Amino acid sequence: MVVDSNLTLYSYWRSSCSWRVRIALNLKKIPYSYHSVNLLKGEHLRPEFLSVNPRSFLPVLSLGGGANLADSMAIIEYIEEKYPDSGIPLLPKSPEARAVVRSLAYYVSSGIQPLQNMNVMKRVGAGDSAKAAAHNKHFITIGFDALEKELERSAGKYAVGDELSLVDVVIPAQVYNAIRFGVDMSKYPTISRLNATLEKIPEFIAADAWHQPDTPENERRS
Ligand SMILES: O=C(O)/C=C\C(=O)CC(=O)CC(=O)O
Repeated sequence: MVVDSNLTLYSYWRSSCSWRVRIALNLKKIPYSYHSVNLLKGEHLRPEFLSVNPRSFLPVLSLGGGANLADSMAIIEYIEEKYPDSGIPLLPKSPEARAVVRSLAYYVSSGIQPLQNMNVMKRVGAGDSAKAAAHNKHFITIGFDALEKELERSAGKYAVGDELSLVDVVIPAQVYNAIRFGVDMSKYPTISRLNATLEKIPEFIAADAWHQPDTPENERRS
């Protein structure tokens, strides 16, 4: 199935929520245009972007014609519902299996990532970047302690069994942030093993932080 879409993704190379949407779009084989919003330059707080998303957060998926979706998990579930036959399914079929996948994926997207988001970091650190980084390390560690135990039980080749799912979509960016903020990843062999598998998959590589149009030159990978 070839999807003809008119989608624009407002994104920033290492925004973890943008990263997960990029993975999902690639796995679903949905083409999109990339509109970069530089968080470090505060472009998300400028009127041009606030008129697109009053929440000021990335990502936003613009559907064309003025409709903008502004929550990464809602965007991914929209793509899944809109294009069920394109690419791979991101949710399993049975309601029980779907709930398992959602509960693990939402644990990362709602239970870990928001606690270490840039706005929280700024408020907690109040100008002290080491303090902000320690805050992030603390909450990602607590989150990963539990996630590791859950994934020990659920994982096969991928996070839940042997098929890729929404859980795999949310893992790479959270691991990136864990490493960025000094979390000891040796405590998490299952998360690390899954991430090592995922980072070799072409759709994940094309979505990762190091291969985006706005990735800084010194961060780019071939
Ligand atoms: O330092 C920067 O480059 C600015 C922003 C980010 O990385 C994104 C975040 O902090 C939140 C997140 O994606 O989890």
